[in-house]
Amino acid sequence: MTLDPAAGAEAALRARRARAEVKRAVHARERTALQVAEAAWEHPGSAEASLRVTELLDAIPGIGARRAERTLERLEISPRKRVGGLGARQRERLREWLDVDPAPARLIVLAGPTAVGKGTVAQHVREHYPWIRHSVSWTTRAPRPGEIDGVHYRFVSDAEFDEGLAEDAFVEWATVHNSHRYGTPRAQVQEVLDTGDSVLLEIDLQGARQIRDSMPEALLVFLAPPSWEELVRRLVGRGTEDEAERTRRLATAEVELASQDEFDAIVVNRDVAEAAAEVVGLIGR
Ligand SMILES: Nc1ncnc2c1ncn2[C@@H]1O[C@H](COP(=O)(O)OP(=O)(O)OP(=O)(O)O)[C@@H](O)[C@H]1O
Ligand SMILES: Nc1nc2c(ncn2[C@@H]2O[C@H](COP(=O)(O)O)[C@@H](O)[C@H]2O)c(=O)[nH]1
Repeated sequence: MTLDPAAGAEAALRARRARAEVKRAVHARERTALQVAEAAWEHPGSAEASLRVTELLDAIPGIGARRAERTLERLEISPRKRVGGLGARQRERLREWLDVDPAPARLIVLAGPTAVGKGTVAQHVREHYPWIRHSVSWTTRAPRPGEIDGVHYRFVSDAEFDEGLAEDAFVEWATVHNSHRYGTPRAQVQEVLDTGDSVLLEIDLQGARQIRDSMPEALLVFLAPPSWEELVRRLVGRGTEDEAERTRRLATAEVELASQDEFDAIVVNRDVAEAAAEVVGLIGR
């Protein structure tokens, strides 16, 4: 067999150009990364198959190199692997991830009346959609039994909260239910968005409005109860507030329920897993 170096170089150039075209099409949203991966697995000799997985993920708009790197780690796929060279289990994991997750990083606001289940749904998202990050708010209220400082909230004194305000440390903050102050730390949210990950904020209506004004690209989701009676049942059933506090919270809830139209989407929390899947499904659509 005679080797023709010129022909070899030309073939390599053609292959490089074909790969660049695939990446361009993904970046321009003309093709989804999932379509490219499926084509790679169907046509082993194609440009799609010879693309490295890192190149495929990097081409997804808004994904960011660090998120791509972390995703491959989580999927247990070496960044050097070519898409066509993945094993069956790796293909399955990548297919599943590409099917739900290649959306660009977004700030997602989950708001809604007291006891509708924001915390419960957010916790479900934490456990089942680990690529979505969460911010830890500051609050001046006291911890409930079982709540851990730095995990559920950063529990601070009034003086510490005032210091945060003086330093412009919050992307939004509010006095909620006319009692305690709560705020979302700006640095934490920015840090997550810079890495290319989406971040979910579970905040009240006043905070959601501030985010809408300062970050119009955020996705505002209103979590609604199936009925008023069910909301009251959940609040009473949770058993963490006394009668006076429940009355205060239900008064705020009436105002919050009237604000639903200000949101990009309304998700009714009948079932926690379904509501969480619906929230996650809204990202990037
Ligand atoms: N889909 C659901 N069906 C039945 N109960 C639910 C559902 N979602 C949440 N709950 C229950 O409702 C109660 C209130 O939920 P949760 O504390 O998550 O509400 P919240 O919106 O975060 O409240 P708050 O704003 O007052 O902090 C909890 O006891 C929780 O277990
Ligand atoms: N505006 C903000 N609201 C927040 C923040 N963190 C939590 N919250 C909301 O406060 C109420 C009460 O919470 P609870 O834990 O005391 O029951 C609830 O509606 C939360 O969503 C925040 O950083 N900013």
